[in-house]
Amino acid sequence: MTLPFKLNLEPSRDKSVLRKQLQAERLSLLDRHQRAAHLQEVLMVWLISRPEKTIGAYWPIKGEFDALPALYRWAEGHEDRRIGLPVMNRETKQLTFHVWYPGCPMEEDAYGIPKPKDTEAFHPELLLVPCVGFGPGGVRLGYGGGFYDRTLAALDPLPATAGLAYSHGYVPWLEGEPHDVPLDALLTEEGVSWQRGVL
Ligand SMILES: Nc1nc2c(c(=O)[nH]1)N(C=O)[C@@H](CNc1ccc(C(=O)N[C@@H](CCC(=O)O)C(=O)O)cc1)CN2
Ligand SMILES: Nc1ncnc2c1ncn2[C@@H]1O[C@H](COP(=O)(O)OP(=O)(O)OP(=O)(O)O)[C@@H](O)[C@H]1O
Repeated sequence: MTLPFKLNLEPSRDKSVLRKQLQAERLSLLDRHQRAAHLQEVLMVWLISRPEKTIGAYWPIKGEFDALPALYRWAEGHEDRRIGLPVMNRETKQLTFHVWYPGCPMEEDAYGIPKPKDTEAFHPELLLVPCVGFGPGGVRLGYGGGFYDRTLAALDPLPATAGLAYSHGYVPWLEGEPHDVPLDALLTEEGVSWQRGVL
């Protein structure tokens, strides 16, 4: 795909600098809306292959892909399908997932991210995880809070996980740290970039 504009920065080896670079690059993608439309399609098709009935998603911030329109369509007409959004626990630094539906009453969390107001919590069977960057084999770079890793370390049973990112976020040399829980799949606007067990 030809980019109308590219920052063309050499990805920094310093993770906190790399996070800032990738976030700035994502916000500067002039074709982000077109990429989002492609990723909606990729996600909808991928979900057809999935057996899970409950999905933990996220309210998009900082130029993240918005998965909610695709999820709303996934849930439409299926009484047993549930969508949840994360609610942060400030003490445990873990996320719990609370039912969301279009028009659901929302309130802001400590980071100013909207979260469902007073809806039921549940354990999602599938987690859609926003990525600032990603590497081979399901390695994920987030905002550095460690919320998803702590949540995944505590969730039992462990949900299946799919990272969502635009393809610019691929950093070939990115390696996981010992606490990093690798993702099971990674979807971008170009398709299923990687999936565990599929060569
Ligand atoms: N859309 C969305 N919702 C989400 C997450 C996410 O990655 N995306 N989270 C995934 O964990 C949790 C929120 N985690 C967050 C962690 C850090 C920052 C943040 O703005 N950090 C500052 C730096 C703060 C610091 O260094 O102290 C920044 O990036 O500028 C925001 C959300 C739950 N909800
Ligand atoms: N299971 C865990 N238990 C305790 N601390 C953890 C755990 N997982 C991660 N952390 C802490 O969180 C910090 C940030 O982790 P990391 O750099 O992987 O964040 P991230 O995955 O990029 O961020 P996020 O998940 O919030 O988007 C780590 O330095 C680590 O100390």
